[in-house]
Amino acid sequence: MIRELQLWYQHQWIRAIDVSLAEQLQRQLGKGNEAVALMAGLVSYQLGLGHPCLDLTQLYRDANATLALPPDHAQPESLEQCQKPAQLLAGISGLTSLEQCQQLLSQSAAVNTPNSPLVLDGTRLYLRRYYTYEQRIKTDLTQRMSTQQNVDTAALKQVLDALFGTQSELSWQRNACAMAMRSLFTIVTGGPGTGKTYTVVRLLATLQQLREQAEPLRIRLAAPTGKAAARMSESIGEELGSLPPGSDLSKDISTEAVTLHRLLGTLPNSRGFRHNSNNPLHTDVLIIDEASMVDIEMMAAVVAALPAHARLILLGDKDQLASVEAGAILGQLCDQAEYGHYTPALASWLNATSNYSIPDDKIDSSGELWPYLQHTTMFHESRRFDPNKGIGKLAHDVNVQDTDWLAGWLRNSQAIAAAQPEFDNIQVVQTQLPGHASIKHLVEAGYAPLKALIEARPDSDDDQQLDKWAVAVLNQLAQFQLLTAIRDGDWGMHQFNQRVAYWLYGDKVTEHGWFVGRPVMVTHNDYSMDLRNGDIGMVLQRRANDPLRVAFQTADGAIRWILPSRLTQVDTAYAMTIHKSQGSEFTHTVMIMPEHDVPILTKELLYTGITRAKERFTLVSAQPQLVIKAIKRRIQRSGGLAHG
Ligand SMILES: Nc1ncnc2c1ncn2[C@@H]1O[C@H](COP(=O)(O)OP(=O)(O)OP(=O)(O)O)[C@@H](O)[C@H]1O
Repeated sequence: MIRELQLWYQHQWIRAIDVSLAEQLQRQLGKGNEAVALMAGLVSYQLGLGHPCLDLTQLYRDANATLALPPDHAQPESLEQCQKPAQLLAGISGLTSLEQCQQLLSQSAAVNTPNSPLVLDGTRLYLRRYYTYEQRIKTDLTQRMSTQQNVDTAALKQVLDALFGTQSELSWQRNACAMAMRSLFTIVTGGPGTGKTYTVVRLLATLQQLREQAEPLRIRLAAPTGKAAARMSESIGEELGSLPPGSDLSKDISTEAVTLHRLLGTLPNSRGFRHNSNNPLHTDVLIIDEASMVDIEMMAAVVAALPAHARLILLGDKDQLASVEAGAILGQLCDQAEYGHYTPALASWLNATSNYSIPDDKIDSSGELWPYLQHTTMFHESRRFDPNKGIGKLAHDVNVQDTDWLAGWLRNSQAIAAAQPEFDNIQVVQTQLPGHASIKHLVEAGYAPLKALIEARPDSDDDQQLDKWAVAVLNQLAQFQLLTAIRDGDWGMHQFNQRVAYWLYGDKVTEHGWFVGRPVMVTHNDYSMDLRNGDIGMVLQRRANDPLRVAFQTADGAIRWILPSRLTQVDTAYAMTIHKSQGSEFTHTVMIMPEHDVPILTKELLYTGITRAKERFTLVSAQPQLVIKAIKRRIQRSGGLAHG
């Protein structure tokens, strides 16, 4: 059966590391243990798909779907030569049913023995390292949730009245602030523009005002990527201006956000961090934005490094794609956030801190409430997008998988926009050819202001002026962005990047790939250059005859000019994958669908792509109706955080 894994690997169905893990375990355990070794290979393979464990219940319900095998890129000959997972399991004694499999695993020396490589928890099979991460997160969050804080409700009400007003309508934003005072763990989730930043600034102001110590609380802001950290700094900075005038509430709230890697302090050649349980962070409050992108390993490192007395507040959109690495932490923790039910005790406490009463239909006295719910607030109402107009309507319908209006829009977006101006900022471009003139025109028009700005280089020796120009170019770059669902193939990121470079710069696109006007995205953390995976730069020439350099903007707004030869791992960034676009927003976002339906097209992927658009959204597709199929497909992520 290990031979079957090797065959899967030869046909690129699974990764080399999955096979070697199985082989290694088989060597260790000796003959007769192939079935356990095979399961270890499958757990490793699942990790590569982003699942921290292999859910055996799901596996035995539908093995092929659970493992997403054969993969969508499977060659026809591989389909003839390889067994599908369901066939494979059915043919191995000890693995033909869930019960048999559980029994086999529970009797193995490789499972649930001290330091064994595998851990079986109920019907979830883990590699020990990931089980340890998950347990660390669960234990830590449970501890923080149960650490009740002393709060003077009358004083809290007064502070919240000053921040939110004294009106008697229910405010989920106010509830979120109040709830965050009660314990050391809080989640605020909601789509774009639902007021997460607005709320968190008020939450911080409340914490500072009600603190017991004389010194201001030490607050740290962090996000998974440099881009997201820069946006967090910017939006918190802007939102501070909306605090009640005349107050000095903003003075103790820092706007400096850093990446989680920087917060914890990366160590060369190590998975560990400078800050850990032996050297905790010096902070009283940690806010993590874009928490949907945090993977299980990073979250385990964060909770280990966070002192026991500190508050952890997660912000993010639970409906977005999860991290590429294993995890889906926010998605799991927010499993039931839609319902927003409170225990009677929490409801009456919230009533005491406000001028309204929590409605009865939000109170649940069953005693079986999901623990995280009492620490989670979900915002449904976007302040930026009207759910009945343009981008807001599209994002909403995709998210709730409602295809009624969508099907008509996909067929004829132009007629809808002509009849209803509220839909003229969203459009569909349908074409069978990825190089069609309609796409070329869209791209040329979208990038025309950027091209013009690059050509308008100041004729100056003044470095400051050149830096200002580079800032303007990088800002302009965020005005228009192509997003693809896939990396390879005619409709994938790489081919679009080549096509766009040629459309915009023709023969100037040199063979070695570096030319003025080429945007690049860093694809791996490069600590020696202080660049992070996802950082975006632009190739520019500061003066005639100067060598080309890539301009990157640092979190504090300064420009760094880096020689292309120092950048080893970058992709052109006219087009980027939707996965890579998480945490960024673009004024006009163009989402390019693959020609045919592929399993990667899911509701979460399309929702993430659409919600990157700030003002205008264009869908480019050979078959727009694929969207209907895609949004019926949801990402299933396994994991034990949602289980007791
Ligand atoms: N209760 C409110 N009253 C007035 N304005 C509000 C309120 N809540 C939010 N806003 C405004 O709505 C806009 C969007 O809010 P905010 O930026 O906080 O949303 P967000 O959820 O953080 O969005 P994103 O996820 O895109 O960062 C901001 O201009 C904010 O000032």
